[in-house]
This record gives sequence, C-alpha cells and structure tokens, in this order.
Amino acid sequence: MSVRVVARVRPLLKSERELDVIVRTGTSATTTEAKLRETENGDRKLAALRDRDNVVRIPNPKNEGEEYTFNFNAVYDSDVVQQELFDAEVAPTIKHLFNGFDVTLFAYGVTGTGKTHTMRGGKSLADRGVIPRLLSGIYRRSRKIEKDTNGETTVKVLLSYYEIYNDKVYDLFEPPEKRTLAGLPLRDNGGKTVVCGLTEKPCTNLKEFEGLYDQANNNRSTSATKLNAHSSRSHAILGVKIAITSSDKTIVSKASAIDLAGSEDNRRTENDKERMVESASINKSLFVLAQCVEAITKKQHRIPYRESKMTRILSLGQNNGLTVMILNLAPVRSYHLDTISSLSVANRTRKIEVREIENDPIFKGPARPSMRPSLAASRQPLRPLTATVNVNMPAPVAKDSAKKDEEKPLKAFSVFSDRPQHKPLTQIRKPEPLKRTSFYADGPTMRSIKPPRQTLAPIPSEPSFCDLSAAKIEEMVEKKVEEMLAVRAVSEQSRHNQVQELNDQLQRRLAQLEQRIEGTEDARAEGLSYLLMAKQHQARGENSSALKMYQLALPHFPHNEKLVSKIAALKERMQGKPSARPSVTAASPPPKGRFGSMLSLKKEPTLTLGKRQAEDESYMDQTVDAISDDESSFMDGPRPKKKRNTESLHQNDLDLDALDDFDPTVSPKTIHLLSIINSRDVSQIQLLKGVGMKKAEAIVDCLCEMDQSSVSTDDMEMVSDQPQFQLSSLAELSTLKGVGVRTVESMRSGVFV
Ligand SMILES: Nc1ncnc2c1ncn2[C@@H]1O[C@H](COP(=O)(O)OP(=O)(O)OP(=O)(O)O)[C@@H](O)[C@H]1O
Repeated sequence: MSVRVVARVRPLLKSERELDVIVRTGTSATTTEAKLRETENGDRKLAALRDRDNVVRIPNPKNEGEEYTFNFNAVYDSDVVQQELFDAEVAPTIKHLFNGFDVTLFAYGVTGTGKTHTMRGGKSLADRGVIPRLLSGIYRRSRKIEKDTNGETTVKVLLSYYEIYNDKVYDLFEPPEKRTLAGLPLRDNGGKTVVCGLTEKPCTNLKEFEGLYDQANNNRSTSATKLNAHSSRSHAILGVKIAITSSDKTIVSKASAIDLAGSEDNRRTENDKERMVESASINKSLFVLAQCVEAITKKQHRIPYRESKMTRILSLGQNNGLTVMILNLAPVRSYHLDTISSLSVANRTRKIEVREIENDPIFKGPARPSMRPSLAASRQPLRPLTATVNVNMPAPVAKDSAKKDEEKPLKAFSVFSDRPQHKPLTQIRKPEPLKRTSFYADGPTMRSIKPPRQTLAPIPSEPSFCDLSAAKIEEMVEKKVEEMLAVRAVSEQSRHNQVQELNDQLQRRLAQLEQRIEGTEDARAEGLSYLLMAKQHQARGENSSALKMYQLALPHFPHNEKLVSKIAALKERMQGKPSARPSVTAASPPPKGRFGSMLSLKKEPTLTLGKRQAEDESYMDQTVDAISDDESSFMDGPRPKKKRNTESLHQNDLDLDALDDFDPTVSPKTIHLLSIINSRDVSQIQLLKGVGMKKAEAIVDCLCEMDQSSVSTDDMEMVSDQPQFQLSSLAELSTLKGVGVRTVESMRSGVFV
C-alpha cells in the first residue's frame, strides 16, 4: 500500500489578504465524471465518497496563465475543521492500530502553514488537533474492549515524546537541564530505529495524557520568527505504544505522530544567528527527506536515510503498517515557491509503497511458531522442474513404470515463488490412468497435429484431442502456461539473485562506510553516550546517576581498567572516603569545553553556570567585559594594549591550559567559544566573527586530524572524556592551522553569552 498523502490548506491569517490567495482546491476531471455517473446510477454512497477534493492547483510562477495541478488522496480546504480532518484521515487508522499494525502520521510543510495546529491544535475542544483526538479514540476503544471481554483483555498505553533539535535527540519528558550535549543515541533494532534511553510513561486516561503532553510541550524548542510567532524549531515525535493482553497473547503496536519543523526561506525570515543555525539544521533534514523520497520513488539502491536523524527515525517506506502524510499549505502568494516545492515532494511521497504488515503477537507459555512466517518461510517448497524441459508433454503412463526412473529428466533446478501455492506439478500430473489407447496407437496422423517439442524423454502416449473435454483442454493449457512461467521465473530468479547479491554487498559496504563516517558503530556510540552522560552528571555533582551511567557504559568497553577504576573511585567517593580530586557540587560550574553548542546557551545557564553565577552577576559581567584583555596576555604576537584594571579577577583565564577541569572561574565566553569549535559543526563555526566558510572548514579538518591521532594512540582516553579531541584553551585554539591570535580575539569578541 502507498503512503496516504492528504493536503490541508490553512485559512488566511489576519495579516494576509484575500487578494493574494493563489492556491485553489478542487476535484480532478476523472473524479467529477465518475461522480456524475454514480449519481445518475443512483449510487449515492460512492458519489459522496468522491465528494472530497483531491487536487491542489497553483499558478506557474513563471507564467501566471498556466496552472500546475497536484493530485492527492484527499484535499482539505481552509474551511475544514479539526474534527472533519480527524474523522476522515486518522480515526480509521485506530482500528488498524488495535489489530497490530503500526501507524505513522506526520505533518509536513513550510513554516507557518499549520502543522502544529493540525497535530496539536488549540486548547478548546473544537480546536484540538489530531494527537489529542487520536489518544481520545485509543482510550475509548480500549475501554470498549475491556468492557466487552469482561476485563479478560486489557489495554496498556505507553507514551514517549522526543524532539530532534539540531540533529540531536532530546527526551521531552525530561526537563531541559537534564539534557546531555550529545543527546540520546539511536540504534537499529530489528529493522526499526529506536532511541536509546528514552522515557516511556504509562498513561491510563486522556486527562493524564493532556497533563503529560502539555508539560512536555513546554520543553519543546519553539521561538518566534518573522514567519510564525510560535515556530517549532524541532521535529517532535510522539510515540503511543499500545499493548493488548488477552489470556494467551499480547499484541503490541505503535502509533507515531510527528510534527515536523517547517522549512524556511531565510531570505524572508530575517533570522538571527541562533535561529539561522536552527533553520539550517531544519532545512538540511527536510532536504534529506526530499532526497530519500526521490531515491525511493526512483527505486535507487541507496536511500540516504542515515544522513539525518529525522529521516532515520521516520524511515519512510521502510516501516511496516500505515503511513499518512498531511501536507500543510498556506494559500497565499508569499509562499509561492515554497508551496510548489512542498507540493512536489508530497506528490512524490504518494508513490512510496509501504509494507502493510502487522506486528507479531507475543504468546504466553511455550514458544509457538510465528503467526506471520517470514517471507522465506511463506515461499513454496522446492518444486522439481522436471517438466520445464518438456513442458508440452503429458505425464508418462503407468505401464512404463519399470523404465520410468531412468527416463525421468534430471531435476534441473528449483523455483521459489511468493504467489499462493499451487499443487506441485507431480500432483497435478498424477493422471487417472488414461483409458484411451496410446498416442501412437491412434496412428501417426495424430502426431502431425501436435508433435512433441522435446525429445529428451521417450515419447509418451497422448490422449486423443477428439476425446478431450473442454475442461481437460483448459487444464492442459493451464498446466503448460504454469510450466512456462516456472521456467521464466527460474531464469529471472537466478538473475535477480545475482543482482541482489551484488546489491547486498554494496549496501553492506555503504553501511560500513556510513558508520565510519558517523564516527563509530552504534554499540560503541551507545557506550560513548553513556560515558558522556556520566561525565556530565558527575560535573553536576549527581554522583549516583554518574555511577549508573559508567556502569551502563562498562559492557561496551569490557576489560577497560581505566573505566573500572573510575567506577571504583566514584563508589569510594560516594561512600564518603577522601578522593584525590575534589568532589563536584551542584554549584560548581561544569568542566570547560563541556558546554552545549551556541544554540543551547539560552537553555543552559542554570545548568552550566551554577548557583554562584546567579548570585554574582556583577562578577560575571566584569569578567565577560574584561576577558579579552586577559586572554591576550598569553598569546604570542602583537595585540592591542588595553588598560588592565580587572587583572586579578581574570587571572585564571590567562592560564586556562593549566586549569583543572572544574575550575569555577573560567569565563563563560571562552567556554562557549571552545564548545562551538569543539562541536566541529562547520555551520556554527562559520558564524563566528572573523571566520568564514573556508576557515571554519580548515578548523574542523585540523580537529579531525587530531581526532584520528588521538583515537589511534589511546582510544579509551578519548572515550573517557569526550568522543573527540577537545580544545581546552584559547591558546590551543590559536595554534590551529589558519587561526592566529587575532582570529581568536575576533571570534571571542563576537560571542555573546
Ligand atoms: N486550519 C487552521 N485553522 C486556523 N488557524 C490555523 C490553521 N492552520 C494554521 N493556523 C494558524 O496559523 C498559524 C501558524 O500555524 P502553526 O504554528 O501550526 O504552523 P507550523 O506549520 O507548525 O509552523 P512552524 O513550522 O514554524 O512550527 C497559527 O497562528 C495557527 O493558529
């Protein structure tokens, strides 16, 4: 079944004018004709079904006289209310969900076109979007099942909710201050992409859901942009897992409701730096999605899913079950080009086929064979292709049985087919012994009517055509066609197998390369993430959480003495024994170089700067203002001489190199600059003052070279601190190729905390 794609045009906003409307909805000519016919024939039900619009029309931007028409499964104009959309598109999927199918619903479109309105909606009952209505439907059905079975069948609902912000995954059920720099890792699990360490909350009723959902949405990254006062800056994915348990089995299925962030034309947004970086990440992921759609529809072998976390999670065309895409559109001219581009991506998405396969139930008691055997298992058993070489011959008669074994043609090969199983040829051919005389007995004239094409086997007797009934002839023809098809299938199969083999090899190689590009394998990445989380917990003084994370990391790095001793030291410290290193308290600032990216600055001050920071703002202001003076003292080369009146305060920044990880007086400006550089994100680095694209790339190249050397020399050293080599001082930064003292000063002066 294909992805179901429906379009929804939002109404005009207050700032928009009727005059500028360029998007029109309607029905295609064929639908109109069919509808007319059905009405005439009195088939009102069918006619009503076809009543829905299914095309969107928009003028060609280069020639207004011309109009583009895009076909969809359904189109909803601006007057369609939330209830109507839900009833037509989402309510029917609930039944499938309860039958064990996964359901994916996602809203796609340019920023400000109504995706969040469609998925989440407003607060009033009438304004509620698809998601709360879906949950309401799920709970209603659950109650009904439980009631109908007198409580023998129970339904459990588990929720997960996360966002992909700047290509990092964050749990929305966790407060932002618990986020780690790297976000949550992804892992492939039996063909599905799963997020490791994601909270799953049981939720028993709609009221509870609303509380959880609203709370989690407060954690979502949204901001005002010029195009939308409440623009989503991330892709948000709500997972609703339902487990239906009856006396003998449990069926688990999952609905995923996804509110994608909208693409943005940054010539129109007037975004600031932070919004620009978000926007770049959003646009990149949507671009990868469009590339995936194109690759799937063109049946290319390599689909670039792994190039963005969003596409990896969405796995369009890879996931089983039902997928509904809601394309949100703004009706006005200012969105003209963006609208055409979304329309064409959505139109292509319609051609993507998804496998409609329900999840296997989990049986209680001893293991049972799978309800849905794998593809290979559902194939026909090996079928001897005896007849493929002499397809025109009827079965030999029984009287020749003594010679039969010798004369039987060799089994050439076997064939698999995914079509419903037919009777094996031998069975079909098992003749009720023919009572008629043999073919030869009827005289040689008959031979001229139908000469045997093959001479490998002895010429058997054939029935006289005059004696054959129409049904018999039909049967023979059918047999013959089947046999010929079998021959063709075999040759196609072997060719297909060869191509498949090559493709598999290529895919394996590509996957390996992708993994290498990603820097590490999934398992190792998971271990690294645990270590990173441990570090960050430790930095916040959350020793027990840190210990848990180290312990979780241990299986990924077995026999690593350093990690083992770290765990032991931490345990000792927790038991109150003195430790070589001073313990970190919640008030301590985090280690340098461990801060979030420039993007997360706004969210992190309480986490990263600590109580002391809040208590002494004037101290911080002075530090920030004067820091460039102080830093310049450790740099070589010419520098502007400035009056130093805050020397004593900022002395620590002079020797950042020598500072301990947890030194509290490192300037936040410096830390943030280093964190941006250490992020290796060219798009962020190039936004620093005095750094262009080329310089940013040179810096990242340089860091990557250092990574390689650090990985090869001491793998674990890298693991235990950061996944990559980390710059820890401005002095180090100034030694990078292409970066001098002046560049460092300039970069730093452009960082605002
Ligand atoms: N069907 C609709 N009916 C009424 N108002 C709508 C509708 N669709 C969208 N709007 C309004 O349009 C504005 C933009 O909608 P929304 O925030 O949902 O856009 P979005 O596509 O999610 O944007 P972004 O990608 O920036 O998050 C909001 O003020 C919303 O209330």
